[in-house]
Amino acid sequence: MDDPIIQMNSVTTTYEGAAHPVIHDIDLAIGKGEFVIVGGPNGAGKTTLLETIAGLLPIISGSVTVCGLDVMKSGPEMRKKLGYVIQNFDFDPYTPFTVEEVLLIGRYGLLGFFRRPGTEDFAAVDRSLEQMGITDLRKKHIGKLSGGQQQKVLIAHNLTKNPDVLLLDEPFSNLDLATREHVCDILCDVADAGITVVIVSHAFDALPKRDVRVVVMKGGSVVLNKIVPSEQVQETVRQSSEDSNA
Ligand SMILES: Nc1ncnc2c1ncn2[C@@H]1O[C@H](COP(=O)(O)OP(=O)(O)OP(=O)(O)O)[C@@H](O)[C@H]1O
Repeated sequence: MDDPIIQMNSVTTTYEGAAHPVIHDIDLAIGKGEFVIVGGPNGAGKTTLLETIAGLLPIISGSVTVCGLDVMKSGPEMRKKLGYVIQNFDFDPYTPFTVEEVLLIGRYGLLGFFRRPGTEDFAAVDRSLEQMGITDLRKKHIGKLSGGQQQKVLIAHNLTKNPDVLLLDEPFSNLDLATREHVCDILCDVADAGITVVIVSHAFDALPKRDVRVVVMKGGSVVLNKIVPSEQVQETVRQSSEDSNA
């Protein structure tokens, strides 16, 4: 692939104190504006793959670049180009931030901590709220929202950064089927706009409205990596996860 936005070459990573590497020898190239589903059974290494791309884990061997930046050498610069929606994040009911404030915090990396938000920052917040269909939640306290609403706010928070790459770990886990379809449509639009979207989902059941790169993991390795048309995505994820369980 010419000029991939995410490039992994023979990557092996581990967690501190873990007896063995958790993902092994991963080669992966993902292009600008691709929509990627990473599937596979529990414990396969999907979250570890995202954390490795985000530069959060020590790489034992190999190399990872995002937007041409080595994630180990240029972590802070690289992370300005990256949005990361982590798995199962649950806000305390008394978290003292409104939705608007949570989204503005998404701009702080760009603002610098001491600059007051300006028109452009509020415009980015407006856009993200609108994109996620949650403009009505703007003044609500984040901790008082439902799990699904909080999930949408976290995606919106990451979109306000205008990232080049958006990583999402099980973003559908708190959502009912209609909302999963809706969020999947939004994320397809995000990818169509040129942002590379990588979603970890162990039971992906929405219907994306575009071609998708399906990556299936098992035991820390990639066992399938191919681009499939929309209507084959669910079956491909299910089938290869089952095959790899056999
Ligand atoms: N912080 C950690 N320290 C040590 N080992 C870990 C840590 N986090 C995960 N692991 C191990 O790494 C392996 C892969 O875990 P990972 O969370 O990447 O899998 P997953 O495919 O995302 O699973 P799930 O679908 O259950 O979220 C598992 O064997 C797990 O026990």
